[in-house]
Amino acid sequence: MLLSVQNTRRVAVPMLWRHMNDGKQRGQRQQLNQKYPIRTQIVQQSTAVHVKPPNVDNKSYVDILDAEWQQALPYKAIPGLTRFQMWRGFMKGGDFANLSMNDLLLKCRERFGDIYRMPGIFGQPPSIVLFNLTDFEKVYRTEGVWPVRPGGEIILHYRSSRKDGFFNETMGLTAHGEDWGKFRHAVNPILMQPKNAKLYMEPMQKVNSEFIQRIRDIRDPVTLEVPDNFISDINRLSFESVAVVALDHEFGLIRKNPDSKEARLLFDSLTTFLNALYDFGVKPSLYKYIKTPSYRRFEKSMDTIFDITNRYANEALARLERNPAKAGQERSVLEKLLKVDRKIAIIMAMDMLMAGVDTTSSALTAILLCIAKSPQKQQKLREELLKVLPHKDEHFTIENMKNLPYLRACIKEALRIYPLAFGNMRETGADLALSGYRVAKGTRVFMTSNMLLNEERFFPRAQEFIPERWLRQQDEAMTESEQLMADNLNKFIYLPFGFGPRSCVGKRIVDLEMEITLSNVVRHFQIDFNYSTDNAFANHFLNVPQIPLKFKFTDLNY
Ligand code: HEM
Repeated sequence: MLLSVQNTRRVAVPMLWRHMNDGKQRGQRQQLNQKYPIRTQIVQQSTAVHVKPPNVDNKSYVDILDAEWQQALPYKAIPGLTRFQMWRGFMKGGDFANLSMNDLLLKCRERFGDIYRMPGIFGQPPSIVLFNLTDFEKVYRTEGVWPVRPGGEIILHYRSSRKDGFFNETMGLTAHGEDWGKFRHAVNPILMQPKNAKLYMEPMQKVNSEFIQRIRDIRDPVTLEVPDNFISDINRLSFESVAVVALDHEFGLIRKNPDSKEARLLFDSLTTFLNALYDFGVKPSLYKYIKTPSYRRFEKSMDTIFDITNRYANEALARLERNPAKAGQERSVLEKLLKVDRKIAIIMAMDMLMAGVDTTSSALTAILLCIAKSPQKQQKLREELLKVLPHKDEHFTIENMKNLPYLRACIKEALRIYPLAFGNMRETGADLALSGYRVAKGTRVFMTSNMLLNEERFFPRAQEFIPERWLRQQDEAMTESEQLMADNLNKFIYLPFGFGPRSCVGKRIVDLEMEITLSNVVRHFQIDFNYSTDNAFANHFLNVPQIPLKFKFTDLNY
């Protein structure tokens, strides 16, 4: 992806000029430049710019960043909360005490604007919150070959304090620096290669057929609606779909064994783990110094996730060792990982379950809600699917799934309407001028890209589910009033799976899972949702469904 010359000039530079033309600030800047002479740091770090840099007036990207740095205002001039305001705000009765993470970020945006500081307290590092697209772009482009995504410190804390030293050799994909780099290098060829997707095709379709049957089992025979707690079935589908890849095993949680106590325990533990990411990653917490009751709850949930996944991973590995793939037979993902290293295989299975189950459930819920509330789009999708697969029970193959643009557009649009989180985080990989302020290398930044996805200036008719906005034809022959995407929209606004070498390692798996599930449900049923979708998702670190998901599934006869 390349930064367009137009974008650099139109957005970043005017902001800088605005500051430069202010006399007082110009004086401040001159003083600053005397104190900190021209920085060579960015130039020395030019290898950190891992995507092809733009060339504006023959200046390299590094030169541009360096020039911006020299003009920028000091870090301390960034508006934001004081330590006391932050601490007080989260205390009982404080301004932020009962706010979700997104509401906290928005409330501070109203107060301080599109860039602000959040101080670090109780051993947490300070952070900068960004709402500006050109800033996201700079952060990503300079993140380096081992990008640091903060927020997982609590997992690292747990893993490094385990008494059995299980994670001594590697912390898996929660790690940073070289440890992360080596781990990711080992698993990428197995998890990220498109051709390996065919390995999951069959088991995922099997799991999915069970899900279709489960819908028929549990829906009310008269109203054809599924029960309030349908999310638990979606969770089971997500778990099974990730588990067939991560653990090479079908647990039968969808139909054969839906009330498994162990599954319940695992799902509850995953929920506790997710909530902890906000409670310990953003809110002030003393967990680094004392084991608070909420930290103990988190620790217990991590122990549970560890014990269950470790046991199943070991069982799966023993099975594979007893029955290895025969010559010419394609090895499973787990078997391939096992060939690399036994511990990598086990830790990767844990990381996949921790990162892959709730995310997939929220995404599937988002997709079903959007499609159920848009009968015409649903019918259009069905027609596309029926052209490729005229019979309901015909199986998908990599080949026949290639040409389904409307299916992919529906999924993209659903993740725009209901993104999974506020955006993404990084530690800056270089000294950067962000929104005209100096932000030094190694600063923790929140990039709120997903919170901009519902803004009309970027996506006209933003509240409407319009998959067509992602189809290429829409650009052609469209008048301005018909446009569904802002002109020259910066690519860094829509990154549901993150960016660069640190982007989601489960993307191939979840793409396939979402495509198979949506296609299957739409091929078998007319889907309706006869209730309000207001506040459909509760926001912690991740957005999770919070309304009863009483979808109505009517069988289609063709
Ligand atoms: C719709 C579902 C999902 C979404 C939207 C999603 C999104 C993301 C995002 C935004 C990141 C951070 C990327 C970055 O920092 O640039 C991430 C990381 C990650 N995801 Fe996913 N994810 C999904 C499903 C999955 C699944 C099914 C798995 C496992 C099979 C998975 C495994 C991971 C792992 C292990 C990481 C950490 C990667 C690293 O730090 O190297 N995700 N995901």
